Amino acid sequence: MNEQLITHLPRWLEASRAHAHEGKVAAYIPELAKAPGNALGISIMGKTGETVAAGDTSLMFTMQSISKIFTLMLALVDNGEDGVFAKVGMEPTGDDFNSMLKLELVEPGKPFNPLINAGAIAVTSLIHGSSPAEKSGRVLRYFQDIAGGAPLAINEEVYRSESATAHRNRSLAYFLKDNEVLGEEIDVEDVLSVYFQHCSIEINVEQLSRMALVLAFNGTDPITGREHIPRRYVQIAKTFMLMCGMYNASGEFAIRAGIPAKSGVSGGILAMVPGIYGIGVVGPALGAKGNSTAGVHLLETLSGQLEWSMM
Ligand SMILES: NC(=O)CC[C@H](N)C(=O)O
Repeated sequence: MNEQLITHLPRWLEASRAHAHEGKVAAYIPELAKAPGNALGISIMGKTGETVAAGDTSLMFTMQSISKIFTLMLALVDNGEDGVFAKVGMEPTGDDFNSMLKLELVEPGKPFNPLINAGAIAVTSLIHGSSPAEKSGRVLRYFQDIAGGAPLAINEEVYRSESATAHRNRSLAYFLKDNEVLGEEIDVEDVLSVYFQHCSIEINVEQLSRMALVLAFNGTDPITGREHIPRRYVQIAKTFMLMCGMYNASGEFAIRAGIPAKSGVSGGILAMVPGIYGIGVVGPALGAKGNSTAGVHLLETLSGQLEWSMM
């Protein structure tokens, strides 16, 4: 583990924590509003499992949009590239993550990419299983294996809270149905329940850094040597992360930090230094574009200090 990182991480983290007050905890899912706005935690894991961590590392949070990366890879395993990209595009939008704006623009109903909500809902509909419960079970086990094997669980309060208030996501999903991106055989509410459940999988920064480590090593967990995800699918996921992992702030993050990352509205960020580190961050206060203000500041600081940019 890098000496500079071990020495300075606690200080860098506290300096970044000062940026939490620039953001606000998400409240459109009422249950998320209970998270501590001033929290900031990070775990950075190297290839033998050595970890350096700082801040609020025991805070549990839901994966929210971070889950979209892993459901994309599971859908790719289930359907192949042609099957997935028949339903969802490969382009960033520059719009908010829950925007409807471009859904009608190019190919009606086909979401621009799998990381905006409409695209992620389309991807979730492709996950194999004979019932919503079986699909959610497969997703949970997949995430759990990649996170190192310890049991993960769905936060039922967050799931119910999102499901009860998801008017926007419901309207996106019915629009997809109307345009046959969700096919005849697909029940919209079933797809939404699987989607809300994978968004509600609860995790901590250490588990998140292990998931990121598997991506940093192209789908094979360097600690166990076990291949979890085909390399090609990790390549696709990392490319999307770089292009649109931080919503419509992805360009700015690519310029400032230059590493693949995916954020969620709970304030979590999964990031990686390819071939070196898996990183999990949480800082529930979000900026205007839906990313953790303190978390982004910390990743940009680390990238600047340690020259992590891939560019
Ligand atoms: N940006 C996010 O993290 C969004 C995920 C959230 N579950 C939603 O669909 O609104």
